[in-house]
Amino acid sequence: GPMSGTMVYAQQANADAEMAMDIDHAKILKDAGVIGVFATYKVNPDYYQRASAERRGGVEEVLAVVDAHKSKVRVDAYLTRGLSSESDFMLRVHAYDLEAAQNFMTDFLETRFGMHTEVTETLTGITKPLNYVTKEDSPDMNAALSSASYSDEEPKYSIVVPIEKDAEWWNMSHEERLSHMEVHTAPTLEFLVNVKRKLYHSTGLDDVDFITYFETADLNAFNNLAVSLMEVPENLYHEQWGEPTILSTIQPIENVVATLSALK
Ligand code: HEM
Repeated sequence: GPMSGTMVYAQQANADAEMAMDIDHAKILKDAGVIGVFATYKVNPDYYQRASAERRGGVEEVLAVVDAHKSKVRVDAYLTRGLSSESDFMLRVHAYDLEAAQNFMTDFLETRFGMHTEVTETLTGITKPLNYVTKEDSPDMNAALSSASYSDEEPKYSIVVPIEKDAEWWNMSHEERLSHMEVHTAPTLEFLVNVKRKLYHSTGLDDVDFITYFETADLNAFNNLAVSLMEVPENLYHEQWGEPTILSTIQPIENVVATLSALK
């Protein structure tokens, strides 16, 4: 329902306080109201004509920029080289306000590494509390969601899947969509142990409705999970699934930049 004026005021006060303080890099991954910007990049071939000392300087400048923005921005890095024709790496940037994320992106592109890259894709979304499978509206499914948690080895891989739903979906009642989302959730529960997931809402902010983000050590499990979601009726309302699907290895940013600087 509509929020009371006091609640809106309290939320704004919270958001302002969060922006003023140094961000907590663990908490920002769990909070609602966080902006996530995903960007993929291709390294220009001319970069490899540069002296190795200059490429080494490029790596140092990238680390310095990440450090300079760390009070406002969390940056995660992913290597896509060899797995995508469109890109060599991806950055996922979290901030409580979009401007802070953009300031980081701008400084990154000015480094001696960034200036030799092209941005090939960007996706922006915001995190929210659950819309459907809540304690109130779907108590059993909500409980099932917290009954299992990730227990496999440290995830090595990430998969990003942008998703757009059609007008028919958005014109259904909330109750109809809730029942679809319960049918979505049922076959996915068994994968909670080997797939970590995160959802970003993008309607109106980007050309898609959702950015879905996954981490796993088990690509076979992820493939089975995706097949199980192809088989539910919700899939009839997908206008876009992937395109691109971005598969990568999760790596510290210094590894990603050093590898792409031919220094490893
Ligand atoms: C461990 C596996 C997964 C689990 C447990 C899971 C569970 C859920 C749940 C509970 C929701 C509803 C959130 C809410 O109440 O607002 C949801 C939404 C969603 N999931 Fe999944 N999911 C999984 C995997 C996937 C995969 C593989 C995809 C697609 C690649 C996907 C795409 C989505 C999308 C797009 C939504 C938002 C739908 C909407 O609001 O219309 N999920 N998921």
